[in-house]
Amino acid sequence: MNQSKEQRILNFVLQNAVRGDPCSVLDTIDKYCSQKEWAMNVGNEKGLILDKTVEEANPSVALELGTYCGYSAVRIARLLKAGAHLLTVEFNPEFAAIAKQMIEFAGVQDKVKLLEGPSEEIIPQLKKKYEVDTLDFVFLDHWKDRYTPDTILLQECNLLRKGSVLLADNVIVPGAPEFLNYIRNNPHFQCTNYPSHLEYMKVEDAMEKAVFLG
Ligand SMILES: Nc1ncnc2c1ncn2CCCCCNC(=O)c1cc(-c2ccc(F)cc2)cc(O)c1O
Ligand SMILES: [Mg+2]
Repeated sequence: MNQSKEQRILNFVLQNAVRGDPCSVLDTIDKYCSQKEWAMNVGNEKGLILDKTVEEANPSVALELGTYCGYSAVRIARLLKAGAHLLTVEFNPEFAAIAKQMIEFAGVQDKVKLLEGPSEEIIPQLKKKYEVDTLDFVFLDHWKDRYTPDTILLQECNLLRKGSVLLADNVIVPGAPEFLNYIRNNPHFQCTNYPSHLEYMKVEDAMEKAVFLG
């Protein structure tokens, strides 16, 4: 049975990156996906915006929606302080299996908890089942039409606190127009747009940061 693209990306990392070195894993994925096969990792240009936002938030508890191959989970986890952790949610079991191996190879498995399932099922379980009080940082990178309902669900589940930082990928391509309309017209959020480019392409994209005001 021929391999999936995601399996080929993982194999390239296992054969070319340095075990236990998150930066080497990120660089190797970016090399493969810019030179061999495009894939929907956040990439290095938007990745720098993600880095700065995570560093500024300095989260104790972070949530990622849409793990894919684990590129942004490794990217976020490498910046977390001692004792902090990332919960990352992946819907697709094949992607989750790849991401688990990617996260372990990078050596950040002690900071990352990979949860398999649809975001709308996992989010309501975060407090009781996963012992979350509130989330300091949320990276939205899953189905673009889930950004708004899941942001509403996070509020309904009392998972946001004054100062919680949301960062959304792909608000231009593939686009999340309904989310932008919702979040920019919501008085409980302070929004900032970060123009960039689609990963590995010369296509315009952007990220949107939204700080919850309580
Ligand atoms: N826990 C959960 N709950 C719900 N859905 C869940 C989930 N976990 C995963 N998914 C399912 C998300 C599937 C991947 C989402 N990301 C995307 O769809 C995505 C697409 C592009 C793209 C751009 C230009 C193109 F020409 C083609 C594709 C770029 C990106 O950076 C993207 O993040
Ligand atoms: Mg994305």
